[in-house]
Amino acid sequence: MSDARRITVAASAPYDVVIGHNLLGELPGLLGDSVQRVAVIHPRALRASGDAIRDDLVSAGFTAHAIEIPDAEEAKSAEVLAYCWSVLGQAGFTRSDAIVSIGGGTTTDLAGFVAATWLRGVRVVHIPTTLLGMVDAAVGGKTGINTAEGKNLVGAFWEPAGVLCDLAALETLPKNDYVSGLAEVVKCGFIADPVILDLVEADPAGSTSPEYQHTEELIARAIQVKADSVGADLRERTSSTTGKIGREALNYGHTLGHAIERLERFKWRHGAAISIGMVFVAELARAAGRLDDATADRHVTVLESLGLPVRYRADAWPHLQDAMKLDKKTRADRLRFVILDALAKPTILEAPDPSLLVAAYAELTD
Ligand SMILES: NC(=O)c1ccc[n+]([C@@H]2O[C@H](COP(=O)([O-])OP(=O)(O)OC[C@H]3O[C@@H](n4cnc5c(N)ncnc54)[C@H](O)[C@@H]3O)[C@@H](O)[C@H]2O)c1
Ligand SMILES: O=C(O)C(=O)C[C@@H](O)[C@H](O)[C@H](O)COP(=O)(O)O
Ligand SMILES: [Zn+2]
Repeated sequence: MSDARRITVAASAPYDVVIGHNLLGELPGLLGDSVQRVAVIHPRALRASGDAIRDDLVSAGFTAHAIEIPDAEEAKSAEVLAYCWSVLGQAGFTRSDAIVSIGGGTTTDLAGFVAATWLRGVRVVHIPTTLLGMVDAAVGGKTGINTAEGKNLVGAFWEPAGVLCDLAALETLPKNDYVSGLAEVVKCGFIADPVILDLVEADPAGSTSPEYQHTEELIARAIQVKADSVGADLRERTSSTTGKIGREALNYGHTLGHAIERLERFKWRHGAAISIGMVFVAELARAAGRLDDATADRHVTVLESLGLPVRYRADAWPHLQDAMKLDKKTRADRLRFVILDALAKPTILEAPDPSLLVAAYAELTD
């Protein structure tokens, strides 16, 4: 066993998120003795890594196949899903076989959904290679694809058997993608762990590099926020049943963020869209008299200091309103937003007056 940090997710079958270096030795153990065939799903950009893992698994006695999928959001489509199903079918995958994903959040979302749906569910292990994948997408069991109508509209909850976060992967990640992941890290700071904000604000420029002295701590803190939220409310049911916010807190900034992703035809990085989404809900909470000025202003300051976008086009508002109607938090015609009552005090604002939405959006436009 390597010298690495471990954060346990209290799922129905608890699993560890391992953070460290040279973690691949743990993969055969996570797959288990009953697995014979393994499909290694990887994006085009990580062909060499996908092939290397396949070869390691073959050396360890498994029958292993590499399945290459497109980079970024193009992977999260019904066509790519069907392609993966056909590869599994042709290779004779049974219920005792397994999927390994290696890639960013788009890969873990797609591969997780392949695992959830093949024969109604086979084992999956995620090896996230982006910051966003490590701190968010690979953890917690949300899997799925996009449709023309919106982001993540089709999916399933399907927990992994384990998550291996090898920090060396971050060294090859383009800056833009690293910064996109920081948006989810900052989100965890606002909703639950303000120390994250302090660490980022101590050196915003430094924070945009994996070499930053606090990178591992930022990753571990963000994963802990995710693990705690997921463990308390695995299937995102708490607020609809008790009125208290649970896992939905992790959707902070995502109502408008996902609408922007749809408007941009899924060409934007997820973190860039939710950065704007977080500024929007901060303005909404301020306009509703719920959030103090300093905390609302802090959103723009910290996100802008990382190079994330905080403004959007004024003429997009009617289209964004339409897209938000299909947000998964919406109930009937009632939009529901995650907002803050104070730093680290997330709550739900249900069916806000339209004038508040317009006022909040006006703060984002030129
Ligand atoms: N399931 C969840 O809980 C959850 C949480 C957050 C986000 N998401 C989803 O995650 C997705 C975004 O994930 P992402 O930001 O990781 O983007 P991504 O998966 O598109 O990866 C970004 C780009 O980097 C490439 N890449 C990946 N790892 C690399 C590496 N180590 N070196 C060089 N290139 C590499 C990829 O091929 C891709 O082109 C969105 O679809 C979002 O909806 C899901
Ligand atoms: O894990 C969750 O729960 C989240 O909401 C995490 C988000 O960062 C993530 O983008 C998630 O995929 C959004 O889920 P959705 O249910 O709004 O599609
Ligand atoms: Zn997200």
